[in-house]
Amino acid sequence: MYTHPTYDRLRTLHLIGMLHALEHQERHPEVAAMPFLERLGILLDAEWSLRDQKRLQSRLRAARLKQPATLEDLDWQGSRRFDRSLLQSLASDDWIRQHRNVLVLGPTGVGKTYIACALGHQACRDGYHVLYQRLPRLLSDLEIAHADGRYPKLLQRLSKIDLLILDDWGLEILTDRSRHDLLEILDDRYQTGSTLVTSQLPVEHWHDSIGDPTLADAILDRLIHNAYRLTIDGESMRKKQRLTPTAQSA
Ligand SMILES: Nc1ncnc2c1ncn2[C@@H]1O[C@H](COP(=O)(O)OP(=O)(O)OP(=O)(O)O)[C@@H](O)[C@H]1O
Repeated sequence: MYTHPTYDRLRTLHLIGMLHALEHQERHPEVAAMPFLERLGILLDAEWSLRDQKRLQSRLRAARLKQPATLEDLDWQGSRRFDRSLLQSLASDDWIRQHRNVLVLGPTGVGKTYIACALGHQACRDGYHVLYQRLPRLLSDLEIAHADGRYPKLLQRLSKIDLLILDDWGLEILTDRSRHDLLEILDDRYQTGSTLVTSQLPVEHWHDSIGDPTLADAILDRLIHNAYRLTIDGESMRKKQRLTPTAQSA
C-alpha cells in the first residue's frame, strides 16, 4: 500500500477510482513518460467509471428485479414467437423518454417476467429509476399503507419511478379500493413515467376483469393507448427447463 500524503488525500476525499488508477500507474514506470494531462485523464476516467458502476448497482438494488435477466442473455431460440424487431427497438430508451408504456402478453412460462426484467435492467443501465412489483403484492402493500398512514408517501414514491414494472396483471379479482389505487398510480404516471405490464390475460378481457366499467375506462385509457404490445406465443420455458439434463440434476 502506498503511503504518500497524496494517497491519503485521495482516500479521505473518497476518490477511490483515482487512487487505484494512481497505484496502477506507479507500478508501471513506463506511464511516467506519458504527458501529464494524459495521465490525469486516465485517473479521472477511472474515478468516473467506478462511480458510474456504483450508481448502476444502487439503481439495480432499488429496482428489485425478480430475475437477473439481461437482453444479452436472452435465449432467442426455441419455439417461442414474438416480434423480435419490436423487442430490439425497446432496447433503446426512446419509449421511456417519451413516457410510453409496454404490455408484455402471453401464456404462463413464456418469459414475460424475464423480458420485463431484462428491459428493467437495460433501463437501469441507461440511468433510469426502475421498480419491479407483482401487481397483487403492490395492491396488498397499498392496502396496508392505507391502514398505517404510509399511503401518500408510497404513492409519491411510485410517481417518481421512471419505469414501473407491474407483473402478473389480471391474476386476481380487484377490490373497489384496489381499483381506485390503480387509477391513482396510473394517473400520477400518465405522461410523466413509463409503466410496463405483464399479463397472461388478453387485453380484450382487461376491461371486464377490472370489474367496474367507469373505473376500467379511466384505468385503461391511461395505460393502453400509448402502449407497445409485445405478444409472446409458444411453450412454457419452465417445461423446457424441466426437460433439460441440468434442470433434472439440480
Ligand atoms: N428469454 C429467456 N432466456 C432465458 N431464460 C428465460 C427466458 N425467458 C424465460 N426464461 C426462464 O423461463 C422461466 C419462466 O419464465 P418467466 O417467469 O419469465 O415466465 P412468465 O411468462 O412470466 O410466466 P408466468 O406468466 O407464469 O409468470 C424462468 O425460469 C425464466 O428464467
